Amino acid sequence: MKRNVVLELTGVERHYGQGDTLLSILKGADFSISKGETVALVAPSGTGKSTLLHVAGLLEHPDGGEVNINGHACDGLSDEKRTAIRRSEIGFVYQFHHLLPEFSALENIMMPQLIAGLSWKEAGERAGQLLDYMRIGHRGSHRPGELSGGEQQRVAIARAVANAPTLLLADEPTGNLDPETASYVFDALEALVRQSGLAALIATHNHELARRMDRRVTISDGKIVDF
Ligand SMILES: Nc1ncnc2c1ncn2[C@@H]1O[C@H](COP(=O)(O)OP(=O)(O)OP(=O)(O)O)[C@@H](O)[C@H]1O
Repeated sequence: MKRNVVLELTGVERHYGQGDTLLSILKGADFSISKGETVALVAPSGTGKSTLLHVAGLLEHPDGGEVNINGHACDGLSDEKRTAIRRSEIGFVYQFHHLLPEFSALENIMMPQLIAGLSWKEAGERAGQLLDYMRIGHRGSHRPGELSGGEQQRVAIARAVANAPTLLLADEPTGNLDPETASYVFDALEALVRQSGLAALIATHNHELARRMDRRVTISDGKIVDF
């Protein structure tokens, strides 16, 4: 494995259905991303962006090939070990924020850290720093329903990195926002990623945002290719 490689996919296959209805989405996909590298995943709807992110994020098993995260070959591992790697190494951001509506912004960001065993004080301090970094420190006590779409998404991004993961996987993180807010939220996401040295794989339909990443890849006939 190359030095500093955070995520490496080798010959990954993913199929849905069977027989006449078999749909091959990933057909021997190879991909790797190193520490500090940002990669945009730009591909037409239905080509397998979410599938790729789910397999890379250990949410789904590949039907063939290997997924390696920070030197761990993940496919033969128990579900418990996969969950442990997912919690410690991977942060997810989705198109919709999926924040817990009954908890404040601060508490939402604290949650993964509390699950990881940090004290209330430690989790609160880190969550507060992240809120400040995302320029919403004054909104910490507000519930998601009291925040704008852009603020909600900034909380979701802060939550994704709360446990200091090494890999950020984002599926259309600004897809639900108007262009101006999307640009603002993307600025915050990019600054956070670059400041923390994360490897980030970000699926987006927005070519302007994609151009700001170090590399751009697409999915073509079930394989991952740079463009
Ligand atoms: N669990 C499943 N069972 C059957 N087919 C599925 C399943 N999940 C995804 N698919 C199919 O696999 C293909 C790829 O889906 P995926 O969600 O990865 O695409 P995508 O590129 O992320 O699309 P979009 O940009 O519209 O979100 C689609 O044709 C989808 O219908």
